[in-house]
Amino acid sequence: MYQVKAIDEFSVNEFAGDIFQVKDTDTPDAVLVRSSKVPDELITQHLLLVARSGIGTNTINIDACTQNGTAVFNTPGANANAVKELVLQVLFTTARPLQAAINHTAGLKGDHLQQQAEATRYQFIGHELYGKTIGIIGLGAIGQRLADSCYHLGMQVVGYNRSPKNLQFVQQLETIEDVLAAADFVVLLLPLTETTEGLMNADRFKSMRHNAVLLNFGRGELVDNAAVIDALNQGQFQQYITDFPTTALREQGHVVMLPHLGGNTVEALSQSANLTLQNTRDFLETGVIRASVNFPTADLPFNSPHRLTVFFKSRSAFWNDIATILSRHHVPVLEMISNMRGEHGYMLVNIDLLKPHLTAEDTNRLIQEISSIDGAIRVRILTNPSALSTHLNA
Ligand SMILES: NC(=O)C1=CN([C@@H]2O[C@H](COP(=O)(O)OP(=O)(O)OC[C@H]3O[C@@H](n4cnc5c(N)ncnc54)[C@H](O)[C@@H]3O)[C@@H](O)[C@H]2O)C=CC1
Ligand SMILES: O=C(O)CCC(=O)C(=O)O
Repeated sequence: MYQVKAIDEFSVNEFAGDIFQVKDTDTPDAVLVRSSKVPDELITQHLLLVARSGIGTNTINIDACTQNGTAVFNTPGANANAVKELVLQVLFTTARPLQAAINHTAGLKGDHLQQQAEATRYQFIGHELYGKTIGIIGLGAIGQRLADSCYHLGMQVVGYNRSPKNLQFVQQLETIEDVLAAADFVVLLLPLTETTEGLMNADRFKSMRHNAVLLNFGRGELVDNAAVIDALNQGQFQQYITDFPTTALREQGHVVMLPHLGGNTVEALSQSANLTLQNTRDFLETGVIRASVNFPTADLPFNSPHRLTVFFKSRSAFWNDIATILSRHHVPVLEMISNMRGEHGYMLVNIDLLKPHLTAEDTNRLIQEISSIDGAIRVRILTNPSALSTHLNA
């Protein structure tokens, strides 16, 4: 039974049972995480997978996981609609001073509220989004959905993505500076990586329009906070709205902070958690990889009594070495799939350990021999309970 450690709140117990149990251990087989940092100390030889409920994986040491043969999963697209809707809500709220108007109306005293309201409503004249330009930096799952919605609101939509995308409603510009120069609203929807850290810096703020609003729903570290404060003080742009609060930004004029609300809806949380648990269960039970950030995709029906899974650093004749060992142990290979991602590969090999009557000790020896092949990083042998019982009953 696998040991799963849940960092952050998860309703994992309903999924636990035959395959894994949830346990607070320092040597888990799997870690489930929302936005917290995954401590490097958990990346031990036991750790088969880290499953992130959400898309950003900047709190996980992916390189260490890859070197350790630990698969890392996230949940692409599961919260994209939630973030899109929040960005739209913030855009509308920015255009029309709704909260101030609500507070004002609630504070009106005496009779004739209608007349008082009519007489004071000039204080709350807003703007329309229609005809304004939105600049979206990062045209992934969220950026594309946001672009579609803004286009249908009658906004001009410009954008920038590292690799240009084939999108109907966005005019993709050559550089980030081009987007900044064109947009009334700039929305950051990028992952935090070595390349994107501090992407919005003093130089880039100079390209922004004086009336522009910068919305950061990607990650706090995309923006240089000291530079943002300077730029706002100098009137280089109008307002900074961020989903990632920091002490440096607290009580700064023209800064609005939200408590990381982007994916915080019942629907997004449930979709993300379900996908996280599905990824976990599938990988532990069958070794398949459908969407990982460091392992190649590998899917194969598990219709054999056993399955060998190998994560490896690619080199020529790697499979030959495995085939030689399997053959030496008289283990039949029924089917296999192997895929590459960068310099790493992952293979699923359907085998039958019943034919050569391998004992548990023999099987351990087999795993050890394959693990000692040059390039092998993580070797597992999985047992298929249903195929096994069919086989035994045959
Ligand atoms: N505020 C919140 O609660 C949430 C925040 N996020 C953040 O938003 C980010 C984007 O989320 P999704 O759209 O779902 O992810 P995604 O992976 O679908 O899209 C990211 C896009 O950014 C592009 N990109 C990456 N590096 C780039 C660079 N250096 N320059 C330009 N483009 C670059 C990619 O090509 C991709 O199109 C996440 O990585 C996460 O950090 C995501 C969900 C919720
Ligand atoms: O709300 C969450 O925990 C996840 C949101 C997020 O930042 C992400 O998906 O990257």
